[in-house]
Amino acid sequence: MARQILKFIPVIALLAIVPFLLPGGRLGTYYLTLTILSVSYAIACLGLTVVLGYSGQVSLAQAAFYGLGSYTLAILTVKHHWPFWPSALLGVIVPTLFGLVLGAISLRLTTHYLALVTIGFQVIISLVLNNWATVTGGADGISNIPRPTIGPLSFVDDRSYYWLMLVFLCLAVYVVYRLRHSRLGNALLALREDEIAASSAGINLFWAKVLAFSVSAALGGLAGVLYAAGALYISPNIYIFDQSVLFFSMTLVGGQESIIGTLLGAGLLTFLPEWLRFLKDYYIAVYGLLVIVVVLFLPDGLWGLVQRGVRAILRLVKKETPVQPAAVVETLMQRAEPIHRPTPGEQVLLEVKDLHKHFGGVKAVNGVSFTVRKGDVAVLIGPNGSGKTTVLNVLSGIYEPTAGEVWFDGRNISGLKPHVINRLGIARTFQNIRLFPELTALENVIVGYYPKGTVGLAGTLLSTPRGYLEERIARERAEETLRLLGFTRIHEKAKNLPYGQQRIVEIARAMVCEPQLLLLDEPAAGMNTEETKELSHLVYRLHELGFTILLIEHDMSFVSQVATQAYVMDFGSKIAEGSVDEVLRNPAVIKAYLGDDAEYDYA
Ligand SMILES: Nc1ncnc2c1ncn2[C@@H]1O[C@H](COP(=O)(O)OP(=O)(O)OP(=O)(O)O)[C@@H](O)[C@H]1O
Repeated sequence: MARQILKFIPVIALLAIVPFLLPGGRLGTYYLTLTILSVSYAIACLGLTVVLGYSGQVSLAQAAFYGLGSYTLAILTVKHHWPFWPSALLGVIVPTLFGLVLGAISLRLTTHYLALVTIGFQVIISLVLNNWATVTGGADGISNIPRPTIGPLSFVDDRSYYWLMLVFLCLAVYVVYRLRHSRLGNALLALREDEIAASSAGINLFWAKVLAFSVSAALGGLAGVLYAAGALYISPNIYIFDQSVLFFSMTLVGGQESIIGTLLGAGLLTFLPEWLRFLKDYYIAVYGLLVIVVVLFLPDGLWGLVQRGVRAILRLVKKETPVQPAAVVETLMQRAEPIHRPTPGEQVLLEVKDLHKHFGGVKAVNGVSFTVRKGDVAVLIGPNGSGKTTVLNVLSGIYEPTAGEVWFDGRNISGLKPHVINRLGIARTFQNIRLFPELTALENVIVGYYPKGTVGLAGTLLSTPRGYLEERIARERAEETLRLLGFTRIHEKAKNLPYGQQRIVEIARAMVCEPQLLLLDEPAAGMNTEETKELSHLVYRLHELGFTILLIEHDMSFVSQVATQAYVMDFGSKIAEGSVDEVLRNPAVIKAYLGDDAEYDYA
């Protein structure tokens, strides 16, 4: 970690010597004022890195948090004569509280709906700042905002105030960096990539969104506090929607997911208008065009472009040979030792009682009951549309049952949220693989270990030894699990993996927490014969390792190799149960699959 942080030192060192590089006289003073402005912008944009870059939530209200920070400081220090530091602290707390509320609201909203709500919030704050004149000073704003001192240290002149701001910039960088490299950061990325998969992996979406919005708002508030004391005067026309769009653009242009990119974007878009002034009336158009070009053609921003360029040059210099396929490791499936599959006991782990799930008039599941015993590999089979996936979605909490109950390990889990069900010991994979595509295979599996962690935001930011220990254990467990499955491309992004390998990563993500029950939805779908054979060996070995499994599968040779118990569904109802051999010879099942008078050949 310390080594990772070292990479920010050149940037900070460069920023620290800026006052010495500026010309003297009024021009120098002007540029120093702009630099102070750009540092406050950078801190506000780091907040957007968290909410937009990490958690993928669109927020167009950063200027509102910026304003809440500025006005809290200004009102308390100027109108109520509070000392600077307690006022500044409240200047961070007040926007954080608003961020908590906005995060809570965002649970039910995504994309443009969420963007609209944040715009609404921004507009309300602008109106309040303008119209609540008795408190905010209205359009006249508030002047004579003090700058701080700490004992004998005074930060009243521009230069020393700039250095003080740099200290806070370092703090903001640390907070965002630490968050990104913690289990909470992984949870935010998972949320960004796929909310359903994230909650099924044990992540509480509500808290993840609240966390993202409140950290973002806190940084916005801090930036506003620093801006107000830097500018000495504030008025409502600074904290308008346009400013939120500017923060948004800065973050996107630099690289929304990168700290250095965000700093770059904030700096560049603060100074660019100045550098383009020679274009006179056209400068705004050119400025806007540049922003549009970067946003359209550089999805990972300017910093992403720089990184790609550096990597290309390094490859040329080193004359790197193409990456060799990873060494073949012994896989679970290839081990030669004899297999002893456990015989299922009598203990019922899962009991589904008269389950119904209706979508309007569609009775997708219509009174299904079955049990899975500890040590079973139970399989749900049935023709397309017979309701199998719906059953799994109810079991894992994605759907609430219309009627009926689901009991797991002696507890009624009907209607519980996916992350709660995951934490109780049920993990799953999806019919259409739902990995987090922009995360590496290893990171995907680390997300699966999230429920085992205990360290929250405070522990993460304070860098407690427990936090580091948990992060190390999660990584080791994820590596071990992937190794166990014979998977070697652990640092490859999930989206770049072949289909069969993605399936293995998804299974690893589900099993890393050692759930009591593993739900696999058509694990062999889309796999070729060889991959399907390997997969059936894998399920076989998972069973040997003690996992209880409930799977849906169409491939009957697969099913007959692995299953200890089978349930057959048709038109939302259970039509048969027993061993695979028994159910496949059942006339009702044959009829369901092939119609009357047909004989089903499952070999
Ligand atoms: N969210 C939904 N809204 C409306 N109808 C749904 C929904 N999900 C499933 N259904 C309907 O419920 C029925 C059962 O679907 P389900 O996906 O559970 O079947 P399945 O047995 O898993 O099929 P397959 O083997 O093709 O995956 C289908 O008619 C389907 O169209």
